[in-house]
Amino acid sequence: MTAPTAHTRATLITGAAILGGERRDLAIVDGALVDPTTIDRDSADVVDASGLIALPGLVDLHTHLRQPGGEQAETVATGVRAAAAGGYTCVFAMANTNPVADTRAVVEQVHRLGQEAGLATVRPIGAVTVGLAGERLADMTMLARSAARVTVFSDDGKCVADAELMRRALEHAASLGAVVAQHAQDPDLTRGAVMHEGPLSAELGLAGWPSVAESSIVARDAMLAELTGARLHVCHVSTAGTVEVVRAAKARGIAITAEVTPHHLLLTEQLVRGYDARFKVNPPLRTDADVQALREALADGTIDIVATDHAPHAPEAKQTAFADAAFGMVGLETALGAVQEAMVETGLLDWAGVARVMSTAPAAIGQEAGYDAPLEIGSPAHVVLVDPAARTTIDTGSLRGRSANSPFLGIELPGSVRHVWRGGRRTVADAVVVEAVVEAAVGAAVGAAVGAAPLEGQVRA
Ligand SMILES: NC(=O)N[C@@H](CC(=O)O)C(=O)O
Ligand SMILES: [Zn+2]
Ligand SMILES: [Zn+2]
Repeated sequence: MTAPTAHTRATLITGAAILGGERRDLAIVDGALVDPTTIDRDSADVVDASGLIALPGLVDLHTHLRQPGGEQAETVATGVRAAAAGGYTCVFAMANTNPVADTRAVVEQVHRLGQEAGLATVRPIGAVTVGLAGERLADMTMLARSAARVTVFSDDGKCVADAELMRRALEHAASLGAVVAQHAQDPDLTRGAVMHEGPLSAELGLAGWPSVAESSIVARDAMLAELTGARLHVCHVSTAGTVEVVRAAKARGIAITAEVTPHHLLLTEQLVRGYDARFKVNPPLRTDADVQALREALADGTIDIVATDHAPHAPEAKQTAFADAAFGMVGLETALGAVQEAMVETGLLDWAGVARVMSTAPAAIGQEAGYDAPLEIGSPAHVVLVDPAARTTIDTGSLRGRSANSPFLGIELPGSVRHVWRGGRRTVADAVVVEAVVEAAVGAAVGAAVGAAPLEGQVRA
């Protein structure tokens, strides 16, 4: 036992609907959730959460933070600010940086920058192949054993197209207890492709990206996962055909998990009609039928998680002809609202389901500890309070990262992230990101469960 004087002041959250269900109080002491009846209510910091829903801190398995090398679009510090604003307490940073995250130096740098920024845990993803070049395997063992503790490997942005290399990557990952996250895109079927292939791409005169270029790679990889006994994760599933493949693979007992992005749950290729490059993303926006299949697959568990694929781009990369623009959309700040609209308001998922697909399950896939018992006493205090009745028209002011390439600008989304605690430390207060959250204090609170002196965060104007 630590001395009582070492404890931080308790926080008492009153009246929140826990995971959208029963209303009960939550109490935070020394970074952990404790029994609210055991704290001194008079000295506690009280947050009235009536009308709000309490969710666990969100975990994003697929974020592009752009550092090193793409700092004009995003840095680790600006990316975690966007993450906190969206209710995320942990993000996995994709490896397609410059230089690529295929060395100990890069993964440890990204991890350390995350600790310094303090607003969310940053878990670097390691490259599968050196330089994402698809030719030879990166030193996955070294990345896994680095201080950054890599548990997810991905060449995202590029497909590991070579089947032999993918087989070796899966074997290697299995020996490390890690998972390979595949960007499933057959390069031979998608040369020059910029939008979904179908009647609309013909009408618009844009090169099409056929659905089969995704589902065929997922089918191959599922069989390789079966052969190797490895865990395979499928990035950004976008088609009804891929859903069928994943469903069949799961029925065979193959260790496959899959993610869907908020934009693929809500938007269709029809948005490309205006040739606005904000709607250019990889994989592309698809059809109504695909959106419906993705929603049903997320509801029935065929698709395990929602991941943002937050892909910030500087204005120059998007202010160009559609065919020449960069692929990608930002998504951290709008993910929860998009999921509320696509899944909760349609009756497909309740809030406990949202907590599962946006926190518990992604943490499990990425082996991030502390998320397996959401909002339960004894767990680290990763807490999000959401106002489900709010409606917000998204504008650049809603976006807290460095880039504004959001498909939702000018669009109203439901819900609002009001407050966030990560390991008991406030990262968002009244919908405003609290800057200067110091990692050392959070680390002490989460890791050792002993009190650190509370540092007053500054509220960003
Ligand atoms: N999704 C995208 O359209 N772009 C991503 C790469 C990727 O996720 O494949 C990016 O890094 O910009
Ligand atoms: Zn990708
Ligand atoms: Zn991506």
